[in-house]
Amino acid sequence: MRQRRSPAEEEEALRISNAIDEELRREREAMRRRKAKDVKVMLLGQAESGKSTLQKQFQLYYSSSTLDRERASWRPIVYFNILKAIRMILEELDWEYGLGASGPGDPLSVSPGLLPSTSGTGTGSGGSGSGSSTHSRAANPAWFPELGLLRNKLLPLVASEDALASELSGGVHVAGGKTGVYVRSGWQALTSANRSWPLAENFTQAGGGGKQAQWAVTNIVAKTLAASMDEVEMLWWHPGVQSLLKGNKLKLEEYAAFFLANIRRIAQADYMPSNEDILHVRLQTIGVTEHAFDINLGGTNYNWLLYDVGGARGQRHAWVPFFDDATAIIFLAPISAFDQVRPPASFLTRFD
Ligand SMILES: Nc1nc2c(ncn2[C@@H]2O[C@H](COP(=O)(O)OP(=O)(O)OP(=O)(O)O)[C@@H](O)[C@H]2O)c(=O)[nH]1
Ligand SMILES: [Mg+2]
Repeated sequence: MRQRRSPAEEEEALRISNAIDEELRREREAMRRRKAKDVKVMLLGQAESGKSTLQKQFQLYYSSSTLDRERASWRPIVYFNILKAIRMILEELDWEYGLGASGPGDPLSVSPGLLPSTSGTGTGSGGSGSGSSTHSRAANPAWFPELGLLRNKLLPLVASEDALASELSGGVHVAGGKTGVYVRSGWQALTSANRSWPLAENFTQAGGGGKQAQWAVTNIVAKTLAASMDEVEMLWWHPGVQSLLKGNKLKLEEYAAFFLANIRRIAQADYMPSNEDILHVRLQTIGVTEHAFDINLGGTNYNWLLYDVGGARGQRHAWVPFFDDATAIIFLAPISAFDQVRPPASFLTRFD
């Protein structure tokens, strides 16, 4: 007759059995992968043509569990996109109407030196400079003081943009972050489908001591956003802002309208990005990133290796080595660009 095992022996036997099962599963997986064919697909196209967005759609369709693991990591990037959109709106208002009192310490980049003096700037003190441009600023409309108040209330939020970029870049200060150049060292390596996601860990362990401290700026931005969501909403739907958008004077990136219209949901304390949020996020790709998916087509298994490249001109040299053994290329052309007009004069003058 067999002797009964003690609870400790039972536990040990279960551990060994589970380890064997796991080893068998890994071997089966490796064998399946060896049998599967490699398909190397390159995503090419200009910057902001939607390469990374298409990659995320592949991930959502074929490997949604990995997107779930990453979900929390996208939260600070959504905040970062929102801060940039608000800053661009305020800068354009400053430029058009001399709304703010730009000067030392003001986080907005339209400094008095760049603003030409024009008549009708009223209370806006930003118009006292002697810039060489021919920009003539619009006269103060009736809602001028109202937008001025909103601007003042939103400045602390906008002022966090560079600090947030720096925190997301792993402590590396990103010079020129305000022009949209954004680098998160190691971000690309972390996005491969079979790696865990340290950022997500930080957020899922809310209140978990030391790790939370690393995300101090993100947490402050989340709180500031929650406290100023009314102002963000008022700014976005304000007739002064909407008329600049309609007149093509204010050109925002694709994500801005979506995130700003959803600010109430995003500003909640327990906010977790939805699939749609993740698809709307704009994060410039640096270098080339590889994403692996297992795809079954007509009963055959394929290992799809998707190469998402940086589309900006300075990034294109990195594409070359990947052409040699590429199975296919998906080239993206943004149809949203078909009716794009020249950048507004304010943009050209400021950044030329
Ligand atoms: N309306 C609309 N927006 C899109 C579509 N595809 C992408 N976008 C948006 O356009 C932007 C495209 O950004 P990315 O996908 O990061 O562009 P990218 O080609 O990877 O750019 P780089 O990494 O700089 O080369 C994102 O904000 C997306 O939300 C689309 O089909 N429709
Ligand atoms: Mg990209």
